[in-house]
Amino acid sequence: MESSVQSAYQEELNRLEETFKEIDRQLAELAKIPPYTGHEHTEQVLESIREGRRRNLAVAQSEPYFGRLDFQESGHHNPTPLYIGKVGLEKDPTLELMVIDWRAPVASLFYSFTGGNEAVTYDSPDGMVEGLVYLKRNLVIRKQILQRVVDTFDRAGDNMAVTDEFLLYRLGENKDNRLRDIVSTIQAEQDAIIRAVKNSALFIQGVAGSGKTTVALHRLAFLLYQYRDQVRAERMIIFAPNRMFLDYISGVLPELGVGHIQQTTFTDWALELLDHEVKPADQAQRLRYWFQIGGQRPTMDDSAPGRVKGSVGFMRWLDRALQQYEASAGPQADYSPWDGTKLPAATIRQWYDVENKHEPLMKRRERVLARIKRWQEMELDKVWEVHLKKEYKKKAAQRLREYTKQWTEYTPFTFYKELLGPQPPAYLSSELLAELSPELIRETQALLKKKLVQPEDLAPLLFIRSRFYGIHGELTFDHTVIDEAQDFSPFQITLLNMHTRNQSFTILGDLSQGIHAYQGIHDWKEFMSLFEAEKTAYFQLNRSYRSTMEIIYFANAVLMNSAEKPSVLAEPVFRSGDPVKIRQVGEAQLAGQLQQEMRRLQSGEVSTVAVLARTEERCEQLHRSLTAEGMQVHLIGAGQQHYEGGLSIVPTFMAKGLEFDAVIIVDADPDHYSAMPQDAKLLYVGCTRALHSLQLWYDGTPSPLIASIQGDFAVSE
Ligand SMILES: Nc1ncnc2c1ncn2[C@@H]1O[C@H](COP(=O)(O)OP(=O)(O)OP(=O)(O)O)[C@@H](O)[C@H]1O
Repeated sequence: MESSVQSAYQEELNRLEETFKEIDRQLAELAKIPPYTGHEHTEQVLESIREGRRRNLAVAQSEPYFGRLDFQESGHHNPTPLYIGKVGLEKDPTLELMVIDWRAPVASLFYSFTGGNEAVTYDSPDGMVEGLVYLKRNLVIRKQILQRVVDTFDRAGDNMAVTDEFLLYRLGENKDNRLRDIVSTIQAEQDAIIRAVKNSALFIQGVAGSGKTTVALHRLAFLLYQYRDQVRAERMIIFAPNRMFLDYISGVLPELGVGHIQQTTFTDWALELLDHEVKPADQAQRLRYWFQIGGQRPTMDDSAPGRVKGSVGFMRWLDRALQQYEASAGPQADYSPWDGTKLPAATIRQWYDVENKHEPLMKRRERVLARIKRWQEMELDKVWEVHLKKEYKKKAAQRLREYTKQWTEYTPFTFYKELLGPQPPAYLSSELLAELSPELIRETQALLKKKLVQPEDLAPLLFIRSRFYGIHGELTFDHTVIDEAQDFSPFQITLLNMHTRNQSFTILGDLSQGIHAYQGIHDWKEFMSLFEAEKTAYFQLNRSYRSTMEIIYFANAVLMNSAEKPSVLAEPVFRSGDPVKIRQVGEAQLAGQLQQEMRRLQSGEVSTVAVLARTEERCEQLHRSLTAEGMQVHLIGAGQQHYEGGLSIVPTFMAKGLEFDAVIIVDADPDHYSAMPQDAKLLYVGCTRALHSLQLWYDGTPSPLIASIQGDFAVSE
């Protein structure tokens, strides 16, 4: 056995040496050609191909591949070793494939194969290919050194796929301040999502830590490879919940050799499209309102403004209001540029209602007014007397100005403001107006007066924008990714669908983490019903890779202790760590104990530690106490742009999407975390941020969500 391991290692060393020689040879060849900087098109194309090769070879130079699969295609006599890497490598000049790009069809076998003697298949451009797998091997190469050779399947051996030792080794590593690529350990259920066809709306419901974000980013890299003739990186977009989260995930795509993909938040994207005519209302205040504690807290039901304005019902309401505006838009009277000459109102309406019917509303206005102007010029041409012509011209210019004024040129904001204003516009029927609650209208008015909007006003404004100006090609996407989609509204999704070609979406989230229930959805059906059913696919990821078994069991128990039981619970991978610690710590000792514990954790192997508190004020207070003691701790607030790693204090609602080696949740008492579903979801989000170590501290009595948790995975101190 020992000798077979040694011979495998030696075999891989030889192969690696051969690969490095080829890479060096190709780099040396490329170095002989000076970079082309001229204007000749063909030369420029050749130079960009060489540039791409140089980049790929540079990636391959330190870690050329991470896996090997010996595959015997049906009809062939011997298995062929296929080496899988982040980028492909062809031997020059024979074009023999030395390394296969992980996104290539045959590489899918490396991910989908989980053991067994049966024939396997993969989908190639020429149809299904069938064959047998003889060997599946993971290889760790770091900085050109072969560090590990782990066989996860050997047909000649005991035929059993061993537990994924390699995956556990990767999961056990500590994290810095960035999310990383997972090309070497993509799991079969994740691979199916990554390689799903482009033109469908893919929904991924995944438990915390199941790799949703990571998988979506790998999917983008796959789509760019597989559909290179149909999609462009600049035309792909990722919507994430906030700037800090975007910063946190920003390393993955470059690691996968992908650049130029747009990455934004819905708010930033919308404000840009609205030419920054409006500003977002204070978001910290909004979060403070929804995440407050105590008896005064608001209920997050369907009457919340975010749920109302985010609904398809509100979109239809707006649509009807726009139709009423359309029917009455434009002056209804004849136009007379000077006495004795007139353009009948019926002709103007004919231009508006029939000839320009398919133009967006403001474009139609522009077109009709331009046509009136042209008509007027033609009428003027008919006047021969010079002084009369001069007089008419002056008069006509003035009358056209007056006529134009009667036809208001709206922006999306001025239209919305008038529509929901204190004096409703004349075109709006009283029946339609009565469908909205007066309170909702009042609240909106108060903000619009100051040119401020809430996030739920943005989709309506963009909807109006699309009716006014249309959606031009440069504003459409080849593919759209929406992360933390459970916090989006059906209206937002419909709007993004209007901007996305061929319904090509990756929409991911977790209903158990739906802490923004005052705006988000309660069931994926709310979104799925918005798409063509035959071009929609639903995936569920139940395995959680981030946290230890103990943390996952504990977090599941938190959800189970809430008034609303989850339909799915996370399944951990078999990675065991310390039990979750529940500790009583009095307020007077809190800062001192935190300081001591954070120092203890940092002196070990841990590199990122977070203290999670329920509100921003509490975080600020703890931050003051800890910095007064000379500790270097980052305070993360609602407007945070970057995630620095190290020690952080974070409001739990801001920690969504992030992960830390160790997490301490403070104030785990009934006031801060009651048994209400939204508190359980919040605490669940907090618990599932931890990779290796989790503690919950309380003063007085523990929260009902954790009080009864017992078992091997939790200890009370
Ligand atoms: N196949 C895998 N191999 C190695 N690590 C993985 C794998 N899948 C996921 N992970 C790791 O699990 C962690 C969670 O991944 P990610 O943040 O993408 O999950 P998520 O489902 O978006 O989580 P959440 O909803 O809790 O924010 C990351 O550290 C990621 O690297």
